[in-house]
Amino acid sequence: MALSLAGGHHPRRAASCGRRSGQTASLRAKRETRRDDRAGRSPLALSLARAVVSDDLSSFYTIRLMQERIQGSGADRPEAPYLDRHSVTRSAIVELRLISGQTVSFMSLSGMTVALKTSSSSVTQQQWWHPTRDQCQYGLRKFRQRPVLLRVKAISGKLDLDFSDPSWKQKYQEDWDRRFSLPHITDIYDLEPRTTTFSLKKNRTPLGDGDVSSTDMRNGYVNKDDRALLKVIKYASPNSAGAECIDPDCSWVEHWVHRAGPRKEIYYEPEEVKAAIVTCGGLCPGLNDVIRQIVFTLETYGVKNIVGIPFGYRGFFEKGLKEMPLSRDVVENINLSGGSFLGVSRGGAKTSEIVDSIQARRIDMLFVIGGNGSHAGANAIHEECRKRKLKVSIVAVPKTIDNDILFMDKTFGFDTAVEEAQRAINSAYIEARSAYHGIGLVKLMGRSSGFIAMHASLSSGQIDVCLIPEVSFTLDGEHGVLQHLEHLLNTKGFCVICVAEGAGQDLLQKSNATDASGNVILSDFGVHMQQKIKKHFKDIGVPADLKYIDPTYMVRACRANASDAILCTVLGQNAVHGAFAGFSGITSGVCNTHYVYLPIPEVITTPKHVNPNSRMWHRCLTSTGQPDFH
Ligand SMILES: Nc1ncnc2c1ncn2[C@@H]1O[C@H](COP(=O)(O)OP(=O)(O)OP(=O)(O)O)[C@@H](O)[C@H]1O
Ligand SMILES: O=P(O)(O)OC[C@H]1O[C@](O)(CO)[C@@H](O)[C@@H]1O
Ligand SMILES: [Mg+2]
Repeated sequence: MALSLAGGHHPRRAASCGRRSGQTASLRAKRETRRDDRAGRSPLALSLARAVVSDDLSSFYTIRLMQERIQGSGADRPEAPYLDRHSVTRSAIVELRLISGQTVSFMSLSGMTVALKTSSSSVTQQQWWHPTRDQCQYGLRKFRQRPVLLRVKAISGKLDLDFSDPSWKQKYQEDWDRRFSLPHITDIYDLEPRTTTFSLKKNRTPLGDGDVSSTDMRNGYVNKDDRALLKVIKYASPNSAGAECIDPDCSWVEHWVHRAGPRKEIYYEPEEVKAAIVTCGGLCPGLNDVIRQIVFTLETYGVKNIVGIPFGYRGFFEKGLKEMPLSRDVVENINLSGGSFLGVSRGGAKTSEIVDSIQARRIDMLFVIGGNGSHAGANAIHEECRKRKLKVSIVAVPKTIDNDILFMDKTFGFDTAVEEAQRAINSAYIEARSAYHGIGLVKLMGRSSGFIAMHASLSSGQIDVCLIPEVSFTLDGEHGVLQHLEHLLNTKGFCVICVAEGAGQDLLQKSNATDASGNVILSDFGVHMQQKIKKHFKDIGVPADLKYIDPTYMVRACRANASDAILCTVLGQNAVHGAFAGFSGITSGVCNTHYVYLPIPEVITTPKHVNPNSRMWHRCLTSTGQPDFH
């Protein structure tokens, strides 16, 4: 159901925008400076813009453009009222075809400018043009015409690096910094920050008046320029285990990302904020811990209006689903049980309806706790809010027992899932060991990534064969898994196998069915394996006592363990700090042991997979002693 729009900004938000009028003089001064900047714009930016032009069109966006006619040039020039460096998300360059047939390419550069390249029948020579952010946002009103809808083709933002160019590293670094810069509400609003209301002072013995630096230390503020290093290994050769090299020499290139935590300056008035929390996708241990910490932290800032959206994105538009008021009292004990206090759901996400609902409910901050799909949804909501120029921060917290989110050391719930999974493995082991020719078979979750299976195999130490989606294998034949099981029964008398649900899909019939969110419904490899093992040993006339255990839902419905509870606490708190710092379209994670913020598009380009050349997979093979099944 589409909720009616309140029309533009709601009164409270309008009031905060109204601060802009008080800043007219400073704004005008800023605009003047930008105009000067434009006149003498950097040749580096220009050449970078040209260098990354490519024909590799990959995905589509629809963007509304305003056209304007620049006096004196005689050419139709496009103008994008809400475009900024983050509107084009992952794409470095976007090509637009205007209805008139004019072709426009624009590219987001580090900094605020968007480079536009125009060509049309009336302009024979292509030109790069760097409008200021204000022009991108507001346009030259005098010339503004009716908006036109355009199909936009996004071109892959991957840099085509020439390693013989001495400045390739600098270009790579600049591109990295651009990709990992965080969208901020000041990209679309000219707002001045205020001093934060986040203070832990009340909980501590004061160290003495006037000692500002020690007060800051006690509150743990993070400087906006703090960064964490994402990668710490310098691979000497591309043949090193798990090597991720950029150039053939495996040169050292630094990958910095934004450090998470409370800032001294914030962009929202806590008293005026309405914050909402939503949990989407499948269950995961720790969901309640994250909800609880978000509520606690919001209250520490002074937010009084906090609500939970029931049953995932569905709660935004499904009739009869009412938002749930949240407070410290309400969420105090929710971490004591698994599941989601708010409920979860798959499917049904219609971005524009969700944003209609956000507007109608006057939500200023939305915290989305979910996996890859929920993050894609959160980013779409963030972009739609920008198009509508809403001052709303959308901050995600990655949730998946599969641990398949890029860059993250681990996602919350994964550790607990592994711990629970190894309990199931232990039962399978005891059953198998206690039976004559016992075979234990355990199926674990992991749609496209085998992290749970690999880690549970490693932690239990009881697995003889671990099968994951990332590593292909054969079941039949001389080098197949079944032959190896025969060998294990002959030599040690029993065996235990662990399979990830996404393993061996190439050996099964594809169903083409999808769930409500569009995720492919996998064929059941656990059951297939069970049948194959039974048939094999029956056919060869060897007795085998197979016990099949499928603990998949037990593993994810439980309460978070100690390690995950701490991770949830930090991620939940950092999500709130990120929103108050004015970021939107970001996610909160732990990378290389440090807590960081990352722009959502970067973490969802693909699911993270087990690298078969990684040391961890090699350790798993060493532990199980399994051969290659080829
Ligand atoms: N590309 C997308 N754009 C917008 N919304 C999406 C997209 N993909 C999924 N969603 C929405 O996000 C929500 C959660 O997606 P999904 O069911 O895939 O779970 P998830 O967040 O990936 O978690 P899990 O790890 O449990 O699969 C659903 O409501 C779905 O409709
Ligand atoms: O049965 P559901 O709720 O669709 O969830 C199953 C999926 O959820 C996951 O646990 C991810 O959250 C996958 O491993 C699994 O395929
Ligand atoms: Mg998903």
